[in-house]
Amino acid sequence: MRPLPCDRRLVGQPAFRGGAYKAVRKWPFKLPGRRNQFTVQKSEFQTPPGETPLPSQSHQRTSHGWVPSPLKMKAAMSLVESWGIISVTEVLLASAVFCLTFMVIRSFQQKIPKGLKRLPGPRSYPLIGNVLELGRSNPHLTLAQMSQKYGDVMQIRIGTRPVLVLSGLDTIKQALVKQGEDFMGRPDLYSFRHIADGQSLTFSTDSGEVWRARRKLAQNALKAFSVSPSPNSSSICLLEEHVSKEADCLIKKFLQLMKEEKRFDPYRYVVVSAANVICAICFGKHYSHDDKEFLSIVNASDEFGEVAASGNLADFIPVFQYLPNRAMKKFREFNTRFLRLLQNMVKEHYKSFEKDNIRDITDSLIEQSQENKVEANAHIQLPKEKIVNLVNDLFGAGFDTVTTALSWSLMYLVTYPDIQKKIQEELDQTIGRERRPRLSDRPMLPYTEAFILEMFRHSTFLPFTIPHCTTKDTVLNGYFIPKDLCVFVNQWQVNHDEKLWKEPSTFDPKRFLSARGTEINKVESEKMLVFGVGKRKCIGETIGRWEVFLFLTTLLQQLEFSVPDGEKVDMTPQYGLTMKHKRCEHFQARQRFPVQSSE
Ligand code: HEM
Repeated sequence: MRPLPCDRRLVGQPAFRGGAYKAVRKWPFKLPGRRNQFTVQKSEFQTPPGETPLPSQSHQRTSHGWVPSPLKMKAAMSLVESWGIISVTEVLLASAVFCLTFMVIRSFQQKIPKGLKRLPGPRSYPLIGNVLELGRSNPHLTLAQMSQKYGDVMQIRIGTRPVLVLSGLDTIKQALVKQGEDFMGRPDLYSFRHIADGQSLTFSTDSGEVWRARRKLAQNALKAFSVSPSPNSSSICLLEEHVSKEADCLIKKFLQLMKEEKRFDPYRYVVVSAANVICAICFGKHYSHDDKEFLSIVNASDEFGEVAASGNLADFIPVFQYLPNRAMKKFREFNTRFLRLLQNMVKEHYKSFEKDNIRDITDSLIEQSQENKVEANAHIQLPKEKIVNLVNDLFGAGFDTVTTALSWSLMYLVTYPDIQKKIQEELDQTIGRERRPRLSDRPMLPYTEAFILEMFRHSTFLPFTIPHCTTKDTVLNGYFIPKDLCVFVNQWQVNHDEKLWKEPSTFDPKRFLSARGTEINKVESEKMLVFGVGKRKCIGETIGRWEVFLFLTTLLQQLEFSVPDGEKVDMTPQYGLTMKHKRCEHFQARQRFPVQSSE
């Protein structure tokens, strides 16, 4: 900050002394044609240690607190004038312009209908809004803190865009479930326009009839290819078959890495396994852990998450859309490459499509589109290119989330070895060593289930849902909320709310168990928010939960994970659409016993 010019005579003047304030003499310097002056830095007008700042006689009390009295102000103004820097007329003119601008801005502000309240929130700066307070590293924490001051419904500004921030489980359920239609839109964000050519089920602004029909198609296809019985194995459904196969490959890979390198970075391999499950469901395809093209797509998804996170400035300050933006360029390249890969795969499916042999989700979508099977919306067509976009949505949403859940689980397991041991004891007692875990084992493994719930709650690696948008003018908790307002739903705040959870920062799976510890406490588990709620709720929730359960139980039945003695893993989350932990390259796995599969 530049030092304030200050006449020697001002020091000691009551208007500047302000009672307990004192000015400190600094170096002298000369302004051309003016008297000797010396500078006083703003920060030097401090209350001397131990003293409370007191209003002096030179101040008077107003609705804005203590301000210099008009007489003293006049004296100070004439001094300012005597420096020849600005005249009183100029000061008055500047004040008039300021007041006029302020009044014009106020007149553009939304009129609030009678009886309703204006949204509360922090003051924001022109152009940048509240970006400085929010920061880029932990906006979910800052907003959780702000909600303590402004409440569950508040408005901030990111750049030039006003954003409604929702916190508190009851308020979020009221908005997204009870008033679901009003809050189900997606905002028109610059980065979202680049996903799937703006045709994404998840990110496009469409929330009308076409979106509803496509969501139904995707749900039908997911159900068919996760729950339907597996024709070739004893698994109860195709999902179980695919996950068991992938988990076995992962175990082999970890053991091979232990033999060759004595340590490994689990994320690098978990991501391929999770991507392979969704690939099998979508295209009936499997890739090896070393397939270069597959790896490049899978790894580029991290950058997707970073840009798609609500921190992309171009989404909120339009001028950034026209400036060079490296992250955005990579994001666009990734989307184009990903879409091209999917287009090729869908083309292959069209070539070999047989009505009587539906092999995977892509086939199911082709069949549904040809037969117009979306009952309630039979008139809505699903052309070929839209099928690619739907597969894109399922593939993208389906592997990054599951990978992140699994890698956080492994981090918690090595950080809390006692918890890992307890899960393994439960697995040994319930399943034993002779067979693989199955989905039907879930009710018999309450501690394992409680661990997964606590991993979701404690990490809340999706701190916000995907941004929503209001579809019409509405009212929430007595506040007027205009149409087309971007909405952030703070899931992290709910999962760490002291009103809902005892010691929320402690990692303790037992909080999700009934008093006897023999089953999951339903009331507690329903408070946890990680898949969103209401009309935009995740359509892969069942698949996601099942995958995490099957991967973890299969891995933990056979392997014990650790890090070398004395080493700790870094659990600091790195902000993104899905928050990741720092990669850890010194994981170790020890085989507990060889499983003789009876299947
Ligand atoms: C642990 C795993 C998962 C988590 C934590 C998760 C979480 C979420 C969240 C928070 C949303 C946004 C909800 C909102 O905007 O209000 C979402 C949307 C979505 N998820 Fe998931 N998800 C997971 C797995 C999956 C899987 C496996 C699939 C598909 C195979 C999937 C497909 C989708 C789709 C298509 C949407 C967009 C729905 C819409 O906009 O209408 N998710 N998910």
